Amino acid sequence: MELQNPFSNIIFMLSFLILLVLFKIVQRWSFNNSTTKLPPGPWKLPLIGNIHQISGSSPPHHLFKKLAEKYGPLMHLKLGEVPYVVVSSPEMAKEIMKTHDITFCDRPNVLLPRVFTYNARDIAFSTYGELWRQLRKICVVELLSAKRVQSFSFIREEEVSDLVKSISANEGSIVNLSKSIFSMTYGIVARSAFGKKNRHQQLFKSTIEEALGLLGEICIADLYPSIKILQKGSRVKTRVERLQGEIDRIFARHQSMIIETITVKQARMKDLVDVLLKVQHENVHSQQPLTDENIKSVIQDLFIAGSETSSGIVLWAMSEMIKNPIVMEEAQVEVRRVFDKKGYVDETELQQLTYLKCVIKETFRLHPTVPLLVPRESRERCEINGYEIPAKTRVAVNVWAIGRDPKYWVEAESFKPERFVNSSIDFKGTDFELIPFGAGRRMCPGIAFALPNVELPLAKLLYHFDWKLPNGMSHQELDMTESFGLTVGKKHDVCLIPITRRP
Ligand code: HEM
Repeated sequence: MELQNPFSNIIFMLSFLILLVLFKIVQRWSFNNSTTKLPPGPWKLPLIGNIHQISGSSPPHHLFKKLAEKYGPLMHLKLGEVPYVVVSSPEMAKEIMKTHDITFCDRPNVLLPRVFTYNARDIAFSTYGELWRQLRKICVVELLSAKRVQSFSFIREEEVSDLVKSISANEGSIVNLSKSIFSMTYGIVARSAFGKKNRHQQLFKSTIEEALGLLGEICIADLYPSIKILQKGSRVKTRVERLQGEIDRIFARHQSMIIETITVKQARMKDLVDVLLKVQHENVHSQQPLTDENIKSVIQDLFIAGSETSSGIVLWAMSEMIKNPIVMEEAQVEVRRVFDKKGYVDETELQQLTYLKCVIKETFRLHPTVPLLVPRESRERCEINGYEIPAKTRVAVNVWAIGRDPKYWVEAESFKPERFVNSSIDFKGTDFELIPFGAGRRMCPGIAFALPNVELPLAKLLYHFDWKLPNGMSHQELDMTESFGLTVGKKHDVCLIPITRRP
């Protein structure tokens, strides 16, 4: 009988294990190369994926644009554990937001917005489903309809006139337009939401401002969702929770005032909170009654989505006009021609300001205030251009890059409002080369509310004043650096000297 080498069993076992591991590697490799063909993208490092390529001093939409120039308009990235697709052409944007809109109409479950919106009980961050459908319908039909927006015109006119008065009072000296424009836009949203000015509004404003800063931060917990401890231990989360507590207290005080008013006056509709309370009252027996959390988070959405976005566009438009004095002059000539007979600017004739509308479109093209749109997430596996996009992939649409692509725009980096004269391109979500409000099911429902908040202040600023840069600065020297957060504005405040031309 032959004696067996005691190591032969071990050698056999080891060889078997090595073969098994090799087989698994080959199997995975061939699987990746046959059925799973992800869109191209830069090399990924273990654990961090592509984080190192997008962390730097430039804002993410700039870095994504550079990478897309190398890897194409449908680019795959991995940030930590999370798969991302970055879209950088009108054709690919159309695939995502039109052809496959139903697949990409979810929002990812991200930590800070979730905490701030009572576990995504709002419109902007809620997942696609019954709650979102109900809130979106209320928003479109009740809160932001053309009729409702029209009913707030007196608020806009008062707030913008107050702005003009305060600028006139400082004629000849430096005015910080950034501060004044933000506070005016905020005033319009606040009065539309809560009715008359009240003492809680200032508190609400500073809370929302702080929240906007925090919500724009990249949260490490969102890049490693499987490591639950990161979610629990996040310091930013604790700060957002504190802010949410403050907002709760403000609403509690405000709501008791509203409920009193409703019972006393038999609910004559005035402001957006009233409208939501009325819908809540009427839907009390429906399958999905509106909760107090829904009301609070919808109002927060309107503040967050409606204040910095619109004021940002006014400031970018003013800055571009300062940099391009011929454009400024043409816009002023138009506004003064239309309103000189009346002697003041109001909303009734804004439609006639066709050149100003081109200035605004051009501003949206070069400076979309939400440059990557609000992130979306795929609900199921999907194939685009022969590439596979697995379920639960986050999608960023780089509207900023699309607006500056020389393939679609002549002299893409120059501010030329004339390009829109006699052009049918609009930002209503059907021309995918210009989509600052997004497109498809998740498109911004606030356009009708936003536009007069941009057009009226611009028209009044151009009608009443000429504008000079301070300290002998030339218009080429005006700084155009971007800030980056939830929305993209100007990093440095716009400070100008007004000279009254029409008192
Ligand atoms: C210049 C002004 C504005 C810009 C550039 C803007 C842009 C956007 C963008 C890019 C989105 C995401 C769209 C997508 O995912 O495809 C969005 C969503 C949204 N916006 Fe606006 N917005 C503006 C003003 C407003 C205003 C004034 C309101 C309301 C008062 C508003 C309310 C909303 C809401 C509720 C959503 C979430 C929609 C959903 O997820 O279904 N926005 N906005």
